[in-house]
Amino acid sequence: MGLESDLFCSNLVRRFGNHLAVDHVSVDIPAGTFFSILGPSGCGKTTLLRLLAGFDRPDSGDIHIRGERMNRVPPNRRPVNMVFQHLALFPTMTVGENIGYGLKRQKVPAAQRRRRIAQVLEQVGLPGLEQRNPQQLSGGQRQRVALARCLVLKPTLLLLDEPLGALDLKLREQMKVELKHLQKAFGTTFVYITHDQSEAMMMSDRVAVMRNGRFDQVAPPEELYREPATPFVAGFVGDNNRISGDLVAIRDGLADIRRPDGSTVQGRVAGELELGQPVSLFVRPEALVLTGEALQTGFSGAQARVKTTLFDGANSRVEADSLGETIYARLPQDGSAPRMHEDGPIRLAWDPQLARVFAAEEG
Ligand SMILES: Nc1ncnc2c1ncn2[C@@H]1O[C@H](COP(=O)(O)OP(=O)(O)OP(=O)(O)O)[C@@H](O)[C@H]1O
Repeated sequence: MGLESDLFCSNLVRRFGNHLAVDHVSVDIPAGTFFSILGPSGCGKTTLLRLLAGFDRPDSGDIHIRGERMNRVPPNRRPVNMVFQHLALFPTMTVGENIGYGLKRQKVPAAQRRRRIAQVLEQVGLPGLEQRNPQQLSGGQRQRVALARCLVLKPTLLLLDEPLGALDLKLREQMKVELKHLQKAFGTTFVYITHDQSEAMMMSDRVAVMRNGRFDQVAPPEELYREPATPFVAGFVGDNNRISGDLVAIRDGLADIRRPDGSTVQGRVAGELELGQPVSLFVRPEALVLTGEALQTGFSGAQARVKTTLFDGANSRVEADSLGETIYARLPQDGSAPRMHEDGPIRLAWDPQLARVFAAEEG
């Protein structure tokens, strides 16, 4: 356990019948971290969060919060608060009463309550709104009141269960940035669960990618993006293309892969590989260069057919087909892309150092 550890879990297990919903999860989260748990539906995120909050008990393993073992501590005695997707502000109470509710239960005197409510409203950018009703606020403002209601209690950990899930797209984009700023301003450790990789990547200091009850990788967002530890992480975090084939050679850390038509492509070896085995090469859309014909020295390339172009300003892409595999490439808007028409041939090239090769997985 690190000295400044706010949350330390070792070998946490939660079973439902034969199913391991949380499968030997260990993690050490330093104080002040924005930590996200990212994974597809059903991977065990909510189950894990409920163990941390104390709503549920692990079958084995330990939970320590700031050095204290929590396994037998009931939820209301843990230094933890939780924000849910459906905010559940009390509709008949004012904003001030909503925020003061927990303080009142802790028997904080009225004058001190008023001061702390005013202070936290100021901190979340809603000064002076104590007397409003929650119905008189916008969705984003209600979200900030819900956060203020937790943060005013100064928890060691704030657990957030997909809190942006119910908001419309534009507000969600805005709240991502706000949440990140608020977390830094308060310095509270956030444990945030989501299935939305862009939320996790944009806000977090560290992200755990969860699958089937386990953490595949725990790393800062950039590292997940650049050095995925598993093919699942490579496919789940950020847009990625997958090209399949058999491994025919490894030289200087680069793998040669033979595709079904006999052509070969190259990428950097990213896992344990054996010659002859089926492998997947992952290469990101922005690493692909569209070329007319000649390849740059040292580049790898694949022949493809244009399916369609998808214009979206700076994020414009071309969708292509290469031996039945769909590949997306960034489409530069500076006039450097070759002319292309639907069903026309195109050559996709990349620096093999930017591609990652893993043993093929099912699915
Ligand atoms: N009380 C329970 N009894 C039996 N099985 C459960 C129970 N709670 C969860 N599960 C199972 O455990 C697995 C993990 O569920 P969990 O709700 O933690 O996933 P999740 O990652 O939060 O998914 P989502 O993003 O859809 O909320 C699922 O297969 C789920 O069906």
